[in-house]
Amino acid sequence: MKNIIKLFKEIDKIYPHFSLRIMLLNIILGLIPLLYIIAPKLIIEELMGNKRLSYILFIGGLVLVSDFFKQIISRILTNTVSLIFEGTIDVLLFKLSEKSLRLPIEKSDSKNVQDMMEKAHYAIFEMYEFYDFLVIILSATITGIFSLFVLLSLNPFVALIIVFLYFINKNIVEKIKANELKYQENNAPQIRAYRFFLNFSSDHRYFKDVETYEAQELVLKKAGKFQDGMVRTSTEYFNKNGIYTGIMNIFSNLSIVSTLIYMTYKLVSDAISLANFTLYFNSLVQMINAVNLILQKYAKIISLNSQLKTYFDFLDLEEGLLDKGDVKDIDLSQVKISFDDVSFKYPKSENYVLRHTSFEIDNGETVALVGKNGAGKSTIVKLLCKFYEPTDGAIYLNDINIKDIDTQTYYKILSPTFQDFRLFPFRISENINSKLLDNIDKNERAKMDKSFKLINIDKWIDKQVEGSDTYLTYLFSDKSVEPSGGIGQKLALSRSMVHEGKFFIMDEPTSALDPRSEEEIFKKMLQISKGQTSLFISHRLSSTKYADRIIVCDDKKIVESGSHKDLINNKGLYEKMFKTQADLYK
Ligand SMILES: Nc1ncnc2c1ncn2[C@@H]1O[C@H](COP(=O)(O)OP(=O)(O)OP(=O)(O)O)[C@@H](O)[C@H]1O
Repeated sequence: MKNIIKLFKEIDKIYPHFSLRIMLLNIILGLIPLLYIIAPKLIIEELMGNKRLSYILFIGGLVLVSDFFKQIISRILTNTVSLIFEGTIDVLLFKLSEKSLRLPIEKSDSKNVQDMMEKAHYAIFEMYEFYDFLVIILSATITGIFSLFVLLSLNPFVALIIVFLYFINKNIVEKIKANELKYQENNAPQIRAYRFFLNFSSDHRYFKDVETYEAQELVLKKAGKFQDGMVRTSTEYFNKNGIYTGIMNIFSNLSIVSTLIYMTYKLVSDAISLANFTLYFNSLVQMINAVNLILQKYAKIISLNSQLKTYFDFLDLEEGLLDKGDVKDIDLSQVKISFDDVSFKYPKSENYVLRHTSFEIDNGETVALVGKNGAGKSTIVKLLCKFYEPTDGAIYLNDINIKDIDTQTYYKILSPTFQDFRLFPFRISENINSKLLDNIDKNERAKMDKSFKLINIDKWIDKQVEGSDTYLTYLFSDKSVEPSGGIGQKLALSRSMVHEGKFFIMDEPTSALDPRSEEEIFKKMLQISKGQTSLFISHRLSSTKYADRIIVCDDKKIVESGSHKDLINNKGLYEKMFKTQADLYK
């Protein structure tokens, strides 16, 4: 129950005294049914004894008034709990998203962590079950205990029936629990797939390929297969649960019938009065119901407890590289980068992508990194961005191992543009400044406008409905623009310029641009980054030749380094690649 208690503490933090309020209301709800147990006995005794109408009316009235209050308290409890749970679910989901954003790519890339996240999501929505439990369990326990005492006063052997019922049902509950956990285990990958198909129809990134390659059938068939699998798992789960709870009910009814036979025998042989018979009978029914309810909910609670464990474990995941590093004070009058004997393989992969790679980028130097597809260029960028840690060796910024640098401080020093960059469906200005519109000040606007001019996108911006405050894509606004690939790339470059990091990293920054714009932007970027430490990756060797130095990556390591002229004279891989491209443009 550790995680359920933890959940209560979380809810208490959001809604103070939640647990106390729930307990009090539940105690009242548990006490009222006791009147239903005793009232018939009192009325029968009165009818057979003094026959005072006022007394009978008083007891009847008391039952009615209590029932009225029970309904009201029940409603209050249901409303309170459901409102509080709605709010709590939002907070818990937000925490989950926040955590997943803070996880380093190294972690969030792994299937295990993604499954954990799925299960954690599931646990939050399963809390509705818990809500049901909260409304029932405490009141059922109170009613159950009281009824048990009444029955024990009839005959202590009744306790044997209860013990018997408990042991039989305990085994069944274990089975329900195992069924529940198995269902939960199988569910995470299914929910992930479910989410994919749910979002698929509204994800415009797939539209073109689906249409042109007529992939509708493929997707629908895949979805159908997956749906069949989901239905099969759920049917198996619900069928088993139905059988188990059915068996539990049979045993409960058997206990009721056997006790009833015993009580009828006692009544017939005048060992108990009719009034006491009704008292015992009501107690029996109430108690068996309470035991069943508690046992059934118990299985659900055990399963929720283990689901919540995944939730809290997920929140406790070490944030890896983002957590590490406390060096904040760095002299940035110079920025020098060095890869020192770095070897790297992706987590869960056996193959090294880089082996014993060493190179330096001097302060103010512009280095172009070139190489064939899959040579490891983007991996070098990912390592420089601390998305992954080198398997061996180290990367230094001004002789400080980057893993020791506080990540937020480090990210202020970097100005990267990724090959697969993403712009948010927010306003252009919000994208460029990573700030809400209201928080962008005059200075920041001026810097942004300057970058638009430099990158030659200012005229395009002016043409948009709300200028630089126009929304990208129609997701949040009708007054929006869908940028072309090249415009998107220019916006991403503006973002990196406005960020003003001391170390520029550009992974294929001009791949979506037409050759003229590419040459123009490349020269501009070189001009902007002149005197700033920079690393460019590009397949267009006609552009990279302008860099101060070119390093060539092949077969998991750096094979050449030097100026364009040096490398051409070297007659190595670079010369071959350059010649091939030059021939193509002839
Ligand atoms: N997340 C990942 N997990 C496992 N292997 C990966 C991952 N990302 C890339 N790789 C592998 O690492 C190798 C280097 O990939 P990388 O993207 O760094 O090459 P690249 O030189 O940038 O290629 P390109 O010029 O095509 O962009 C490739 O073999 C690729 O399959």
